[in-house]
Amino acid sequence: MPDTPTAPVILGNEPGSFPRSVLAERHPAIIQQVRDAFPYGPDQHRALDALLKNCTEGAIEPLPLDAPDHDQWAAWGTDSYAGHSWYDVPWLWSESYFYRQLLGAVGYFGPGSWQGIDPFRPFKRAELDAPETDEELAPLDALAAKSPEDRANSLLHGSLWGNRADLGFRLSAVGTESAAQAPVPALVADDSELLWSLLSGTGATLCLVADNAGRELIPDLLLLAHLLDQRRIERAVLHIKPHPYYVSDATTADVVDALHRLTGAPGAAATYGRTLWSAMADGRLAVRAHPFSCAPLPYADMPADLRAEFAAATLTIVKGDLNYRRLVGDRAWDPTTPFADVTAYFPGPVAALRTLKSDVITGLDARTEAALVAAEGQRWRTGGTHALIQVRA
Ligand SMILES: O=P(O)(O)OC[C@H]1O[C@](O)(CO)[C@@H](O)[C@@H]1O
Repeated sequence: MPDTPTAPVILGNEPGSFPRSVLAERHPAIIQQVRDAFPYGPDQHRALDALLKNCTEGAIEPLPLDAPDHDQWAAWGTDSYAGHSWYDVPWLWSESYFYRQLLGAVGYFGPGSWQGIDPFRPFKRAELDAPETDEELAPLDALAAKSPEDRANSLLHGSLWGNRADLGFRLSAVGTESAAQAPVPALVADDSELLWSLLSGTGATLCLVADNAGRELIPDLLLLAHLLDQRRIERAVLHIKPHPYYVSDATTADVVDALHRLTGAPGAAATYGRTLWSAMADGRLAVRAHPFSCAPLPYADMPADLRAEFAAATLTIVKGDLNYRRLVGDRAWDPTTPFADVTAYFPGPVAALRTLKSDVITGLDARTEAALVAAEGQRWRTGGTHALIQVRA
């Protein structure tokens, strides 16, 4: 980004800031929710007590030497940050490490009988099984009568707004302002025409870097099903997380749950589900769980194999707030910094579909920013009531 002045990396230590509240309030609330959701034994309760104390008052500790990802995390930053307060290191890093430590506390990485048990699964399942999910699937029947373009646009917006509230957001009751109360513009940037133009050729491969499971993953999958069915893309690669992360982030198990939910639903939803099921079987839809998907680092630092995958794609769609922070760098950018400049390093065309749930923002025009500030002060940045579709071709 030669011509783009850089901006300070966001830390968690500014009093009264949103990042600080996530570290000081949201993380303890998440520990409590997880503790209440499982009949954990004394070892796990002790480990959760220790994590609670450490992440709010203590200093960062490296992973145990025998942890399977000890070396990985040493390279990702524990070597540099051990001994520092959680608040004084990049917020992206400390948040990510919190989830790693939470999994460690409940025995996710084993050995032992809790190995591989997703501590967020009850919340994800409850969302997937909720009647609201059926309500969101029902309009697919009426959508069948629309043109393929109208369907594509509706499903794109379904995927975008599916990101409205991740479970971490809801569990800690921050940002509960409803979208209906949002002042205009709800969509602060809309490059959807450019996005569709990138998928107008033949033989396209679309990478979709997923975010949350449940009511976000379902519309992501519906979008992929439609694009595959219409031959708007030949192949889709769905990037999910190799292990549970940020409460509701999608893993392979969540993809399987979502596909069961779709194929078992009434009406058109089941047809989408079957399209996806057979696309998985013949390789037109692949699922990838790259370790870097759970890295505490910006995508600018991605490893060569992942870079090559994105370089080979016709378009990569990056979903959600956290992925946006990683895509543009978790920095206090001037909101009018061009999106194309901060994503210039990305190895191929890239689109961000995100509802706004943290301070980072780029690519706004000055008028939009001024209108948002006039209406809401700075609340529009974190309330989850605004969204964007930004594309760099
Ligand atoms: O699920 P999403 O859209 O990535 O949102 C997660 C976001 O929630 C937070 O945990 C708090 O807003 C952010 O750190 C993160 O960016």
